[in-house]
Amino acid sequence: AGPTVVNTESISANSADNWLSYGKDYKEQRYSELDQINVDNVSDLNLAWSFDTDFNRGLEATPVVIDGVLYLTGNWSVVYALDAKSGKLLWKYDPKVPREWGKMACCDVVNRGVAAYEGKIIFGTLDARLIALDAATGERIWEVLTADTSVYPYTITGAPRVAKGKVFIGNGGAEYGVRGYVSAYDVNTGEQQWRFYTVPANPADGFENQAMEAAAKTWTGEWWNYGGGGTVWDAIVYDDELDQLYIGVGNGSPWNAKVRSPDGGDNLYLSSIVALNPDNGDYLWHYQETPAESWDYTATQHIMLADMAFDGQERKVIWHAPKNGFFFVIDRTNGELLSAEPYSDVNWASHYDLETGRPVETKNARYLTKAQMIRPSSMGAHNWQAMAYSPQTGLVYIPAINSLFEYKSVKNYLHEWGQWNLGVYTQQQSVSDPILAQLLTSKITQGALLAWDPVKQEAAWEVPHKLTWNGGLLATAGGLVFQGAADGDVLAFRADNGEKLWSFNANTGVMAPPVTYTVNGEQYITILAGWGGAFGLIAGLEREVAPPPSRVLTFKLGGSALALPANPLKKIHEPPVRISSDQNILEEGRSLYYAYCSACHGTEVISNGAIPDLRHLPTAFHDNFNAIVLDGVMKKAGMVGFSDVLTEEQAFAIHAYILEQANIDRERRAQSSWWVAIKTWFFKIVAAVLGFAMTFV
Ligand SMILES: O=C(O)c1cc(C(=O)O)c2c(n1)C(=O)C(=O)c1cc(C(=O)O)[nH]c1-2
Ligand SMILES: [Ca+2]
Repeated sequence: AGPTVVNTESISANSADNWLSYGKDYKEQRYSELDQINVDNVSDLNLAWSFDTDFNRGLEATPVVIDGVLYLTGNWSVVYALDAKSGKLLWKYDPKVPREWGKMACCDVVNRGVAAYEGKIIFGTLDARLIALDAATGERIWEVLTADTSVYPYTITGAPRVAKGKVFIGNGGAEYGVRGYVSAYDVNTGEQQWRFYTVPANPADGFENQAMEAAAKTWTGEWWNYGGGGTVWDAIVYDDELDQLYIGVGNGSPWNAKVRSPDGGDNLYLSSIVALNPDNGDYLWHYQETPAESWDYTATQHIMLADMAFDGQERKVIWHAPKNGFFFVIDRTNGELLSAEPYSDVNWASHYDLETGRPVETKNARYLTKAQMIRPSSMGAHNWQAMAYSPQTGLVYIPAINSLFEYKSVKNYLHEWGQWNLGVYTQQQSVSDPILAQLLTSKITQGALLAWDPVKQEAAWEVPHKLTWNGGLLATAGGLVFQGAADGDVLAFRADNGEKLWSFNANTGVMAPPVTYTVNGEQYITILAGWGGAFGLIAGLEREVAPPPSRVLTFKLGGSALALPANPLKKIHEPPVRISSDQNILEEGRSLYYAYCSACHGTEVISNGAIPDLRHLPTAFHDNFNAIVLDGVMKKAGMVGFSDVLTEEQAFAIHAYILEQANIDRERRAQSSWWVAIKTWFFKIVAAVLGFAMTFV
């Protein structure tokens, strides 16, 4: 056979030897017919090669594989083309994203991958450009700016999709205040073909189309001043049977519906799946999963297409496990809700009314008068980590999360350009001891590999993981399911019962979904290993070693590459003494830290190690605190200044809080080891009791 041409027909045909598009084929089932690696021999699977990327932040990409070449994206939207057999770098393209823009990404400087079409490799950049490269050489063919980033701080982290000569791309930014949309571009020229906004603008300026006019009736107040949200930051799926394009629409901006749309309304098309005509972007139908979304419950999660029997009838359906914790079966011919059942612990809604298609909310879901503990958290019961489906078992595999979050309305909402604008406090109740805090986090948020039966709408089995934020999935005809885990293990399970058959330690948390393909008839598995993303940044985990470079790992039967090198111990600088013991100042510092710093530098000032841990920086950082934090002298390294939103007094309060945490950490490290051991045992019991109590929330 000659070289593979990637186009609508070949993506539909879905050859087992290649991995031609993000979700493998247009159904995005992430199932491979390859069975050389199978339940009987997977114990012989070993590393064939590894490739270090240039950075150590989170990796989320699904590589596209064409005739033995891997095309993938790393941090800062850098594209790599690698020989799939040897791991040799064929070319690299760096779009030179300004590091200052990293701050506009809510959830790390990540990218979920490229699209391939007729000799081109197309990808989005963090600063909202769409670029097409020559697949053979990595030379740029065209580049367009997909968003006016001077109006709203847009970012792109998602992989584009291609069909019928068009590239489809959305963007992110609904934590900051943007107006979401998806656009189509000509794959040969980069010329814009159409754009569909997901939320209406100010009605006084007129409507782009009837869908916007209809949507505007479901909003109140002056939402356009805040953008409204509804970003299409992940799932965009072309249905080659029905010739429709489905987009998963994100959360409201700000999160708090009461701030955004004070007199109520469903706020279409937030948290909805919307079907569009791929040729012109015309609205076809929608189904809103979370009306008046108020918890960052995006519907952007993986949209999987399937055919299934429902009530004795063959139906074309969408399977969807969005953040809100319910597994949806939706008729994809018209958007009718067929079924919705909880796949995780949920307390914001009791069930869905199938007559109306609407959730029945619980009385405390809306945190109107006081703070409420809500399940799932803003992290979702499932996030961007891809699911997989095996026709052998009939099961959908979900990288599931069980978690809760305390939602509390901000007192006086103030919209600040380029900052997180949630209308909800991000800080949670403080736990005085860092050991207890870490133990509690692991008790109240958990991750699992969940095998879900979409026909019975119930769990078939579940394998708990050690940590919360685990990787996307791959199912194969070898009877296997592959997954990377937050603790660094790459794992293979039996697809029928979840028995663990194989594991490999990657020395860093793994989030990206694996792919499989052949080169010269031999089957390979590739997965990207690099810790970060939303939870990977926010939930700092104390670790003694520095994070390694984020890597591409490729496995084959009998692979013989050396094990990965151990990482160097982390250098810890002793902090200067505290600068304040005034409880009011420390409280203010904590609250400001959570508003402006924690999304990158981590909860309780514990970072993930790839972003500087502010407790362990050299004295020069503390001596130049205002120059860095207010004036932005380190902006070229990604640390922008905050003088537009913080006063010197406020910066002092943040500094005081950081030094408080740094000195608590120093004192803890100075404690004798037997005392720490006793305390840890005691806290384990406390955490277990509190964790158990929390399961009743
Ligand atoms: O509302 C948005 O525009 C938006 C964008 C993104 C993104 O682009 O990565 C995420 C989210 N929201 C989000 O809510 C979320 O949980 C999330 C996790 C991640 C990640 O890469 O780990 N991105 C995003
Ligand atoms: Ca969001």
